[in-house]
Amino acid sequence: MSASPIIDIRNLRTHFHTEKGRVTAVDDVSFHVGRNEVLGVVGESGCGKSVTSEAIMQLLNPEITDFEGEILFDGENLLALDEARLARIRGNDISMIFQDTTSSLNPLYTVGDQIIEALQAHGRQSRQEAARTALEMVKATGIPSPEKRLSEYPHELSGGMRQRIMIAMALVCRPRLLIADEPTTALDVTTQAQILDLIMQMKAELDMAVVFITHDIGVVAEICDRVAVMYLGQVIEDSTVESLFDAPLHPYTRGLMQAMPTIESDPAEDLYTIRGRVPSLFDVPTGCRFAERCPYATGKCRAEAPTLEAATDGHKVRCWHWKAIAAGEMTESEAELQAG
Ligand SMILES: Nc1ncnc2c1ncn2[C@@H]1O[C@H](COP(=O)(O)OP(=O)(O)OP(=O)(O)O)[C@@H](O)[C@H]1O
Repeated sequence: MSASPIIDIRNLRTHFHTEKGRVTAVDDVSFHVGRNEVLGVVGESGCGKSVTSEAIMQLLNPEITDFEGEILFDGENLLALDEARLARIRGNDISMIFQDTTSSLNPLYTVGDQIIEALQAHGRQSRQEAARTALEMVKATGIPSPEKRLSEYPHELSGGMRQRIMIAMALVCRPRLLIADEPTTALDVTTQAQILDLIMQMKAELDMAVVFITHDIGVVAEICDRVAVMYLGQVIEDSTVESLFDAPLHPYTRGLMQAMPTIESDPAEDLYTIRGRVPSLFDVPTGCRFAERCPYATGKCRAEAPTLEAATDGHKVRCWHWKAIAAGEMTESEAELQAG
């Protein structure tokens, strides 16, 4: 990684004021992404992946949201900027793509008009120049008959094509950071692979960094350089992809990997699932947040919250027993005995 990261999140906390009281959806999250790097943020539904990315983009309703910490984008704290400055950064320097294209594409305008509009909102191009750039960008996404597509409305396109158009729109201003929030989840396997290829190709062409949010740890292995695994609002493991797949240290990460289908998986057999459910934000456990689902949990885990500690160079983990588990000194049954 280069010396200064493009984005450096430091001790981010995101609180929501709800009718039932205050909840902390993101609780002391720190990670950074180097220029040109692809960081995967992975975890089950509700662990705070989207809230983290919406905090970076400052898309959360300020009337019900409070932040603590810092989100440094190229050294500038996004949490301290006024709306005018943020509006310039969004789309221009940081862009986001989502699973659901309906939130990005307006059904009432042609695809071409929308890409031209995105360009003109941020640059000083004439309409003619913007139209040329839009066409180049759509061509770059590999859509067949790009000229024809530009004159079509979103509903005239397939899901995969809409996703390509959303990517073209997000990247047309050549941002330095792309946040991709589950962009392939709703697509069939073949289209999914094509969209991942496209994101990686665009990343190389535009020389940008990517934060790739997913619940699918298999996707992380394919495209990411580093990965932050989140659980109930916290990062519980942070590592290079090689180190994570060589030796996952947190029992939750090990569970996610066991639950991942492989080529050898027999579709007739049920895949492994992590027992239990993610606790509610209104009922965050006192000790380790994963303890009640963890096969290795002991009394200490239920009583005291572990911190994120450096296990090896560049590999951090939030678990009291990672060393004993990694060394094979602690089996699941022993943990049950110790707990008992
Ligand atoms: N506006 C809000 N008010 C209260 N709680 C919220 C709000 N937005 C999100 N949350 C809560 O914050 C937690 C984290 O949500 P988030 O959407 O970031 O999870 P996620 O990991 O992205 O899950 P998914 O994969 O389902 O999108 C959830 O418990 C969610 O209910």
